[in-house]
Amino acid sequence: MEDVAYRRVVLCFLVRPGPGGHEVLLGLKRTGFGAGRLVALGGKIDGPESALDAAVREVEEESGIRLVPAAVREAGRISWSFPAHPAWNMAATLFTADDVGQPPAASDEIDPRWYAVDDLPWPDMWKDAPHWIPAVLAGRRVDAHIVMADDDEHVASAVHR
Ligand SMILES: Nc1[nH]c(=O)nc2c1ncn2[C@H]1C[C@H](O)[C@@H](COP(=O)(O)OP(=O)(O)OP(=O)(O)O)O1
Repeated sequence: MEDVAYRRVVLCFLVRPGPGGHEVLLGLKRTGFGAGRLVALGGKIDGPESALDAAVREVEEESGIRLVPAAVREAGRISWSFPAHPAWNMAATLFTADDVGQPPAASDEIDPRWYAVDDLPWPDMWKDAPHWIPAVLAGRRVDAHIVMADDDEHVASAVHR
């Protein structure tokens, strides 16, 4: 990684069994960074809180779903470098959790819905998503670094460490 600061964020993938296979809770981001894209629930780690606490907090803020920290599993890490906008660089701790049966509620920031894992709407997501989300959803640990192209949209390189 380059010698620039990476903002610490978390992403949490809730999963549940569905009639046609597993489903994952993703949200259409309405505001802020990545608005218009379908993303996993998550956001910035606040000051001294742990990544796990941030994941539990962000899931509740963005969907109303209350998770018990002990039921949230760490799933690895991913970082994104935006060479054209280094201030956007982020390093995410990844988590997965089983659904707790509480219906997701939309907020001003994000509209969360369940999607079939085997039929994800990739064009609606970040272009790097196919490089790492399938592994997370297959239960494998991810440790990846993505360098975005200068358009901040396409993937220049994806390295699995
Ligand atoms: N290339 C990329 N691919 C991806 O799948 N997710 C990315 C990504 N680059 C950033 N993200 C995610 C990580 C992070 O959870 C999110 C942006 O962080 P935030 O949700 O905190 O942003 P906001 O600007 O909405 O923050 P607030 O308005 O302070 O809530 O975007």
